[in-house]
Amino acid sequence: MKLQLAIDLEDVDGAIKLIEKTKDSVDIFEYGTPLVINFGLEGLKKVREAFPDITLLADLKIMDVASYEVEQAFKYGADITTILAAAEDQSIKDAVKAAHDAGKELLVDMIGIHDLAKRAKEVDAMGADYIGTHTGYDLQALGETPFEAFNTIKENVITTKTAVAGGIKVDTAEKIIAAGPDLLIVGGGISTVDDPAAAAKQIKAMMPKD
Ligand SMILES: O=C(CO)[C@H](O)[C@H](O)COP(=O)(O)O
Repeated sequence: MKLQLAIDLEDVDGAIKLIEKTKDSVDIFEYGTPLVINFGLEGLKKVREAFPDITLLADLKIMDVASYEVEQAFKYGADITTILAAAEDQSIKDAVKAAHDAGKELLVDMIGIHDLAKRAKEVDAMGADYIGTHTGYDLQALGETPFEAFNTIKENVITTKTAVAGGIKVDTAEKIIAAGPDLLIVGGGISTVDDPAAAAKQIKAMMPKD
């Protein structure tokens, strides 16, 4: 099981400082969608230049023009990028091909999907590396969590690795780790606490080794 730190609420220098603090416990660093919007792929490039050896996911949440956007993420330094499960099947298939042609990986984000079982089965047949359960900030604000959705998605996926995100914190990590995701994504639960290094270390210590 891998730990991904989603960096959403920082500027590029803040992201670099957060990576520096947490890199002993984190497997994958996410250059989050707000950073993509605020600082573009040039910001991603700066993070890559600062840390040539980390695994970096660019959370582009692609919806269309899939091959091109996937290629751009990799050109600017990502190892993994994301497309929405709500995109057309053709876009997801194009994104998978573009990622694998580049020797990189793709995560399909299930945010906003209501028939989770049906779409999980469909996405599972498209060859992506990860399928991500995701309760976004706007539903977290209404008290929603990703736990139940994760179980539904996991039950309907055979070959694709599973990821889960959405408000996971030190005190809720154990419950979701027990459900067995391949990739646990934590943002604010690490980045907004007083001691991000300690939070990352605590969560990593709860996880089974790969
Ligand atoms: O993609 C995202 C928001 O759309 C976040 O990166 C993801 O939800 C993880 O962050 P948090 O743990 O703070 O919810």
